[in-house]
Amino acid sequence: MPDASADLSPYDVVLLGSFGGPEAEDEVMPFLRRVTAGRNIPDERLVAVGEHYYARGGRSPINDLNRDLLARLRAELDRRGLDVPVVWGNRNSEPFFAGALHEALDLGATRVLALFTSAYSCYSSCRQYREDLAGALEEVGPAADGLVVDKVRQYVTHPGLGRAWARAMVAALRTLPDPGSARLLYVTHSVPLAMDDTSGPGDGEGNLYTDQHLRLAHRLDEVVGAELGTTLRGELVFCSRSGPPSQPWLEPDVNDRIEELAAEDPTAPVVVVPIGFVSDHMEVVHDLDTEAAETAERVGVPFLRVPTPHGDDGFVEGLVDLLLERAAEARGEVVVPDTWLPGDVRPSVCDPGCCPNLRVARPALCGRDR
Ligand SMILES: CC1=C(CCC(=O)O)c2cc3nc(cc4[nH]c(cc5[nH]c(cc1n2)c(C)c5CCC(=O)O)c(CCC(=O)O)c4C)C(CCC(=O)O)=C3C
Ligand SMILES: [Fe+2]
Repeated sequence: MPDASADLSPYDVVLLGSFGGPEAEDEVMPFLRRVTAGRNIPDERLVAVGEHYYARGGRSPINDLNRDLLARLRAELDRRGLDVPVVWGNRNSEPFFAGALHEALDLGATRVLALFTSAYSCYSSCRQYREDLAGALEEVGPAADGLVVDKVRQYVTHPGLGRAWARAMVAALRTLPDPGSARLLYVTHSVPLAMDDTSGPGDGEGNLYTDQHLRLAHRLDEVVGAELGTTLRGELVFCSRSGPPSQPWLEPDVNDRIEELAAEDPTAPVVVVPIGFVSDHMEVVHDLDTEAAETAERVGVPFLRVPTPHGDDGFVEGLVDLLLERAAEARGEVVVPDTWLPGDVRPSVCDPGCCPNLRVARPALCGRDR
């Protein structure tokens, strides 16, 4: 049933933007070199991460997951009578952002609305996407003159995401004989401390990346605990640390924490909730389902990993709600952002200097400082 109030104008094309990943063995090293160019990542780390990909025939799950997300977004847009085309582009692998912008222009785009598969605020999760979009627009050249690209706000606070996590947690915890005995580890991607310290509006507050995760984690404790009739108190831990050993990154590592918890009580199950990720890409299937699961097995503690929101229809509905919210804002309507968490909701037009690039100044789209 088409929703009469559904209107994505002034946007004429939606761009699903993601990280990208290799799909064949010979794409692994070029992908890794692209991701780490100029970022001072030791060669040993690249070789080790390459092995995670080769163990799966050189194919990351991420692109197939995004093809699926694209189809599910299409179906949800159609259900609401929204016929706007959706194109897909990645930062680090085919189809690249520039190709997606070409495709949008061929479809007659004048104003594109970007939606990233990354819900949080920090340089890696937000500004780097905006910079790469600016680079892609530059690459397209004069054909893109006058093309406007906006983005949806970082959506960690949106109920579509939060409720999907809550549903998945309730279902997973109900499989345990005593859900209240679970040791909950909310997991996200580690980043350099300097990146977390500078994440946020750029007024010196910082630490928005960890703060957003902690707020979601506390809310999930409450909502899921209430649903199950128990008290939950999870903690935030990190995976996928990269960079040289001399550079401090967010800790504790999920594996170290599993070892400590097993030493405290080997009978209490460890339940891993990868709130930093919306789908089961390499960090989830390797760093958690393989590595962290092996750590748990080695120290003899029961291990459960909660599914990511990707497969949850409410999550996809929430993404379409976010597109509609952004379109209403662009039309100048008064918009009250739908939020599930106390505290700050990020603006859809980023602040000057927010989540800064600490290496080189690069132009970025979707911000007030464009
Ligand atoms: C915050 C964050 C997210 C979440 C936000 C988002 O989703 O964007 C994320 C996602 C992802 N990261 C991914 C892959 C990689 N990340 C790397 C390296 C790094 N990630 C960083 C941060 C993040 N990364 C950082 C600070 C580095 C160090 C280099 C640098 O400063 O930029 C490296 C290099 C090797 C290594 O050292 O691990 C790889 C291969 C994939 C694809 C997985 C697949 O193939 O399925 C995805 C979704
Ligand atoms: Fe990463």
